[in-house]
Amino acid sequence: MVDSLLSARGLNKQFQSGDEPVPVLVDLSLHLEAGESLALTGRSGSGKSTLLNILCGLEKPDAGVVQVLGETFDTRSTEAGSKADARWGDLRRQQIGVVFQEANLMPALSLLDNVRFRARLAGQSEDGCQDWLERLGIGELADRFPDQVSGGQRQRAALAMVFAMKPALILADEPTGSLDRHTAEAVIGQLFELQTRHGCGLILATHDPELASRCSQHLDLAHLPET
Ligand SMILES: Nc1ncnc2c1ncn2[C@@H]1O[C@H](COP(=O)(O)OP(=O)(O)OP(=O)(O)O)[C@@H](O)[C@H]1O
Repeated sequence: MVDSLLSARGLNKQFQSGDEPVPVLVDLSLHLEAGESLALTGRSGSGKSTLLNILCGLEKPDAGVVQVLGETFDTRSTEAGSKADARWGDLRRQQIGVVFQEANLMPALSLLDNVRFRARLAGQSEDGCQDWLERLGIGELADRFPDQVSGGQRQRAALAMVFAMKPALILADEPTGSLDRHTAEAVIGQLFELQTRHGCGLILATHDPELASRCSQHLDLAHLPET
């Protein structure tokens, strides 16, 4: 049997606010095949970032199972946490490209070297790295360091890093949040083009209904209790 790209079942997550438990995800399940895209929507605080963090191993659910790219992570497993962390680390290095609201660039490297570093880490060629920066409209900033460019330019560099690693799955948390409408449309165009061309999976957290409508699936977290 061929595994699906990503499957999550029965995810539960709550945080504490003082003595009060704050439920964020309640018995949540989702399924994504290669080549599919999923829009995650819901009001601010509904759990979109928490879910993305769980789907790439940066946050642990209180209960539930995540199966991704042939690996299974089950909260009922007796596997040592450090082993599971190592498996998640390998997936994020090689196969899961993550774009967060805060671009996670290395401050001591130029934008181009950040993209090259990411490509190398994923075992990909560095040849197309400058090209990715060009396609995202920041080619002329390749030699600048992250603190010498704007937040939106950093966000585009973070996308270039993900494109250069040619991941099987992209998780993007409001990837155009700091961009003007025109630039955002160009960047989203690149994201969907890459997703179609490489047949990778894409999960996109967004507040933009138009953007959500372009995805093949839609999961709205708005029904969860107000926190
Ligand atoms: N480490 C944490 N400790 C306690 N509460 C947390 C923690 N991380 C998130 N939360 C809470 O969990 C809820 C979900 O947060 P999350 O960031 O997932 O929402 P979101 O839907 O991504 O919001 P936004 O659209 O504003 O980015 C919020 O109420 C938030 O305050």
